[in-house]
Amino acid sequence: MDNQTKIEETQYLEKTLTEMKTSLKSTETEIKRTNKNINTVSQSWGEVRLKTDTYSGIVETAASIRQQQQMLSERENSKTRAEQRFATLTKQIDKPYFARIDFNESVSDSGEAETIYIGLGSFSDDKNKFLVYDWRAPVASIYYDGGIGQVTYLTPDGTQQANVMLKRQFQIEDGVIVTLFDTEEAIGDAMLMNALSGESSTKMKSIVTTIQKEQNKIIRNTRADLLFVQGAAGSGKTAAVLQRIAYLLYRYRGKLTSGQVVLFSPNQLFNDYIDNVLPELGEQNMVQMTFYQYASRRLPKINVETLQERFENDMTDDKISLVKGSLAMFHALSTYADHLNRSDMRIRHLMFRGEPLVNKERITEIYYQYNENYKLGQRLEATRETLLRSLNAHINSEMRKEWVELAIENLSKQEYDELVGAGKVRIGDDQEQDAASRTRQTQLGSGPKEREFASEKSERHFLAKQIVTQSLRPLARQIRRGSFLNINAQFVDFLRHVHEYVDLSQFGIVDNDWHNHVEQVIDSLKAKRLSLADTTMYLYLYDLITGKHGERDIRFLFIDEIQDYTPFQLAFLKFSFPLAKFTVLGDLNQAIFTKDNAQNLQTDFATLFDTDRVEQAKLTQTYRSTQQITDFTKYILRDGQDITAFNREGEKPNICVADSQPKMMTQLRQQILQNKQDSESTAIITKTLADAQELMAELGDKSVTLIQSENQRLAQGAIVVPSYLAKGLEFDAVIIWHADDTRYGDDSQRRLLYTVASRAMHRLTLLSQGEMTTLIDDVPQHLYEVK
Ligand SMILES: Nc1ncnc2c1ncn2[C@@H]1O[C@H](COP(=O)(O)OP(=O)(O)OP(=O)(O)O)[C@@H](O)[C@H]1O
Repeated sequence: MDNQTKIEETQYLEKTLTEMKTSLKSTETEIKRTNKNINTVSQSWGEVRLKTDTYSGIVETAASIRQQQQMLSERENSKTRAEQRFATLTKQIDKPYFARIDFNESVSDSGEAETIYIGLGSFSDDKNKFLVYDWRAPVASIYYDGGIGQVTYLTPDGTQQANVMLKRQFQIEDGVIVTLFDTEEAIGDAMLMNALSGESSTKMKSIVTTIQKEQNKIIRNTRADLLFVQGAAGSGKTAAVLQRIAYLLYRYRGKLTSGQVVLFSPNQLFNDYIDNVLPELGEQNMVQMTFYQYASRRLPKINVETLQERFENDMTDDKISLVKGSLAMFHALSTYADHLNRSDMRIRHLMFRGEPLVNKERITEIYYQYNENYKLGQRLEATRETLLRSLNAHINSEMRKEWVELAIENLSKQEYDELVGAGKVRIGDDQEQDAASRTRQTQLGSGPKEREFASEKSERHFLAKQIVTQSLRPLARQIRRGSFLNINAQFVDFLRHVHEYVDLSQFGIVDNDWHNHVEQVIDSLKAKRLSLADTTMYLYLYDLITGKHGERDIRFLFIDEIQDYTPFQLAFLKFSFPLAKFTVLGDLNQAIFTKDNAQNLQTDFATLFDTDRVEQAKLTQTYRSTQQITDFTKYILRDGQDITAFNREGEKPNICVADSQPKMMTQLRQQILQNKQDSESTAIITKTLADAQELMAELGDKSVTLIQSENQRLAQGAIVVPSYLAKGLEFDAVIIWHADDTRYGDDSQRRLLYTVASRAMHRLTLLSQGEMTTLIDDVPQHLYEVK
C-alpha cells in the first residue's frame, strides 16, 4: 500500500472520528437535559391532587395522572433514544468502519465512482452526509457479494448491478488504522483466516466483517416464509442466522422489535453462548428459549421429560416415537378435535362442597346446545358464560342452607368486619383479575366501613349472601379457566382411539403394542410425568379445544438444530406462531435425538407452507475446525464427503489407547495440562451425565468445572460436559472420554460421535479404554496420530 493512500485514509478516519466525537458530546448533553426534564416531571407528581370523594373527582384525578404519565414516557423515550445513540457511537468510535468500496451503480456508467465506508452502524455528519454506511444497508451487500468488476447484489427491490473498482479492508483499533489492504475477492481469505485464528472465547462473536456470499444470501432473505438452512457442523449456520436477526431488525426498524423475534435453541447453555452477538451488533437480543422451556412452562403441574431424560432414558419403542412425532399424528389430532365439535367431549362435574353443583351431564348439554357452526373455542366460551350466569341463580338456594347459618354463627369479629366492609361482592369479583373490583375497593378504602342494617333479618340476609358469594368465587375462577373440561381424560381418549385416525400398521405397530403403550402413558400421567412427544400432543389438543390461535405478534421464528425436532413438534410450532416467517437450521448428521427419523423432516415441514415461499440454502464450507480435524470428523460419517474445510492448518487429531481406566485418567490429566500450557480452552465430553459425574469424582481437579445442567453458565478453563449439552458449542480443544465401543459401539452412535468431535476448533483428542470405537474404522490412518 503506497504512502499517499495511507495518508488519505488516515485523513478520512480522523475526519470521521472528529465528527463522531462532536456528535457524542451533543448526545451526552441531550441525555443530561432529558434526565433533568424527567426529574422535573417526577417532582410534579406531588402536585397531582387525589380527589376520590366524588365520581367527577376520580375522573379528574385519573386524567391528570394520565397526562403526567404521558409526559414522563415521552421524555423517557427521548432519553432512551439518546442513550442508545450514545452507546452506538461509543462503540463506533473504536472501529468506525471495516471496509471501503468504490463503485458505479450503473455498469455502463463511466462517471466518477462513488465511495462508501461500511461499519457496524451508519453515521452521518450534521449535513446528513453519510460518512459510514451500516453493513445492513442495501448498498453494503456489494461488499459481501463479489470482488472487483461487475457485481450483482440483492436489495429489497430485487437484484442490482454495480461496477466495483476498489475493495479495501481495514483493521482499526482504538481509532487507529492497524492494517489496510485492497482485495479482489468477495471476502479475502486473509481476512477470514485472521478472524478464525483467534482463540475461542466462552461467547460467540459477530462475523460482520467476514460474512461469506452464501451466508449473505441467508442473512438478507426476506421473501421466504420457510427458509431451510442446511450445513455441516461448523459451517456458520448459527452465525449467519444471528446476523440475519440483526439484519431484519434493521430492515424493518420501526415495525419490528426484538420481542417479536423468537429463537428456539438446543439448550440453555447455548443461549448463554450466543447472547453477546446481537448486543455487539448494537441490537437487543431476541427472545430465546428451548422447546422444553416453551412446553413445560405451559404445564407447570406436570414434569415434562428433560433433555437429559430424553437423551438417556427414552425407552419408547422407535416405531411408537416415529408415529407420535409424525405429521400423520398431527393431522389425526386435528380431525379428532373436529369430531369433538359434535360429541365425546370429556366433561367434569362442577363440584361445590363435595357435591356436584352442576353435573357433567348438564354441562355437556349446555356445551352441545349451540349449533354446528360453533367452533370448539366458541363452544367453550359460550358454556363458560352460561355457567357463570347460572352460578348467580344458585346463590339464593344456597343462602337457605344450614352450612351458611353455621358460618354466620361462627364469624369472628374480624371476619364480620371484613364481610360488612368489603362492599357489594359479586361472584365474578376475583382479586387477581377483576380491575373493576380493585377500583371499587380503592374507592371504598381498605378499612371496614360501619354499615347500618334496618333489621336483624336484613343483616342475616346480607351476611348469608356475602358468605355464599365468596364461597362460590373459586368456582367462578374454575369456570373461567375451563376446568370443567377434562383434558387429561380427553388426551387418553384420543390415544385409545388413535387407530381410527392413523393407520398404525403403516408404522409397523400392532394393536396390542399400542394398547400397552397407552397404559404406560396413563400411568405416567397419573404420576404427573409426560414425555416431550406426549406433552406436545397434549398441548396441541388443549389449544384446539380452547380455541387458541397462537401468538400472532411473533413475526420471525428461528429454530436451531432442527434435526432434533419431530415433524409433529414443527407443525405445532407453525400452529403456535401462525404469522411468523420461519428460518430453520439443521444438519441431519447431528440428529442425536430423532436419529433416522429426521430424514423426512424437511419435506414434511415444507408441506405446511406455500411451495412458492419455501427456499433452501446449503452451506458446505466449514469454519470452526482446522483442516485436519474436519478431514477426520467427516470420515466418521458415511456420507460426509461434500464437507470442505476452510484451509487452516493444525495438528492431526490424536488417539490415546489405554488398557485400563486409571491409565486413561493419567492420559486425561496430561492432556488437560498440555492444553492449559498452550492456552487452549478444553471441553472433556462424556457420553452421559453419569460418566461426567464419575469422571469428575475421580479427576478431583478443582480447576475443572462440571457442567451437569443446561441451566448452568459456561465457565472459563476446562469443563466436563455430557454430549447432549455440548450441542451447538465450540471449544479450542476437545477430549472425548471413552471413545470406545462401550460408549460409541454401534452405528446408532455415529451421529453422536460426529457431533461431539466436531466441537473442536484446534485440537481433538480421543481417549479409549482398550480398542478404539469401530466407528472410526473408515477414517484413513494418515489422518490421525496414535499414542
Ligand atoms: N463468515 C465467517 N467469518 C468468520 N467466522 C465464521 C464465519 N462463519 C462462521 N464462522 C465461525 O465458525 C464457527 C462455527 O459457526 P457456527 O457455530 O455458526 O456453525 P454451525 O453451522 O451452527 O455449527 P453446528 O451445526 O456445529 O452448531 C463459529 O466460531 C463462527 O463464528
